[in-house]
Amino acid sequence: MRYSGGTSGPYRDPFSSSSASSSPSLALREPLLPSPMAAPSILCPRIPIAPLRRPSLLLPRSFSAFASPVSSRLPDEAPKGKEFSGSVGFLGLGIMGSPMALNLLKAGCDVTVWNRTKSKCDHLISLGAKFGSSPAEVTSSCNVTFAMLADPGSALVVACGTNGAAEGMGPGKGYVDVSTVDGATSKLINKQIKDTGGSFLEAPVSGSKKPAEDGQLIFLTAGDASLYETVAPLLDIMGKLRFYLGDVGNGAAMKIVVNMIMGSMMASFSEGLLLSEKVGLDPNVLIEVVSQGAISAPMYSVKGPSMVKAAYPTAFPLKHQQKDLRLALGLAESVSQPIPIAAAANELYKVAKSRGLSDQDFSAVIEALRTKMHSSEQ
Ligand SMILES: NC(=O)C1=CN([C@@H]2O[C@H](COP(=O)(O)OP(=O)(O)OC[C@H]3O[C@@H](n4cnc5c(N)ncnc54)[C@H](OP(=O)(O)O)[C@@H]3O)[C@@H](O)[C@H]2O)C=CC1
Ligand SMILES: O=CC(=O)O
Repeated sequence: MRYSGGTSGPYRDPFSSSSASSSPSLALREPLLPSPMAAPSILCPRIPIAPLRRPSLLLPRSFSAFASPVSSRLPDEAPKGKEFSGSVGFLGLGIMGSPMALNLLKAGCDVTVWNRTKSKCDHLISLGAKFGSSPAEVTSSCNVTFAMLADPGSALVVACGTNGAAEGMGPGKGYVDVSTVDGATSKLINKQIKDTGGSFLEAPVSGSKKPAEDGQLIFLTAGDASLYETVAPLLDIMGKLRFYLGDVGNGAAMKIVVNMIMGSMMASFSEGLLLSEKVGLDPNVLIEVVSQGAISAPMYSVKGPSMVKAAYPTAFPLKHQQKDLRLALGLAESVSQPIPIAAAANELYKVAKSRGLSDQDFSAVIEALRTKMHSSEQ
């Protein structure tokens, strides 16, 4: 594993939130005939309103001590400052996809968007984005296409279904899936894209709604090294850091491990808040104590106060956090690694989902415990 390029600015809190369909059906396709693209050589100039141009940050050499043995291909550091020439597609305009596509647009890129629920494209179209009526139409008209979908099922159907992205791919084109999915799904998409002669990069992101708005995401990429270099300027518009981790599957695995840790941290924090309250302490003081010490994490100080008020404005939907824990359990199972803490946390998120909290922020997991504590009192 090697850190490859990237830019950075002052740390910003990732957790605060500011603030008719044309869906392909899942029918995996045989390899498609290559469809060479017309590559308009359009520079993607940066315009002043973009929140960009951060000083570059190179991690210290010692960082490579964490290099993973699975990392095989190490691309040259993508040149900084090099602009991307070409058109950019964006599939999936949810909480994350909308601000990511908006940042590309603000930076002057030629952007074509598609979303299953078409109305979510309207704002970007009003700001100058083009509209593609299907994922295939977007990929056939763009040099590179990003996809930010909910889960493995939607990532697969959008990439490989009827009228899916693969149908518009061909030699010289790139497909970058930034959704959080498991490695097996990513490898399936990689194969479908590669069979068309196109290139594939998985690039899930760490960071939530606010970092997406601020262009402060962290990309965990793996796959085609030359595509990584090609899209590096675009990643730098949307993010502050990027890692290249080698073969397809490694980016997915890294993202799943990170979110496994996050899901357990939030579950444990929820227990702490409720226990402090039960024994007569002020949970707001607990948040302050935690925030000042060695276990401090931005997530606690940002989400804690609203959790105390039982408010969960959605930045990272709870259903997606539970999906990530489910994927972590699958990943751990594949290598016979016990993850009992994450398994217990997963149960809690499942309870929260069953209480109708799927679309709330994942901090609403505390409600599952509140209910448990109330029922044990009866
Ligand atoms: N929110 C966050 O803080 C972060 C999320 N992520 C990950 O990013 C991904 C997207 O998250 P987020 O934007 O929050 O999620 P949202 O739920 O806001 O958006 C999901 C997107 O997927 C689309 N979609 C869902 N099902 C289908 C389908 N069957 N066919 C076509 N499109 C579909 C939705 O379309 P439609 O509008 O029609 O429903 C929407 O565009 C997830 O994998 C998540 O785990 C990663 C980092 C942070
Ligand atoms: O996937 C969620 C995040 O905050 O990162």
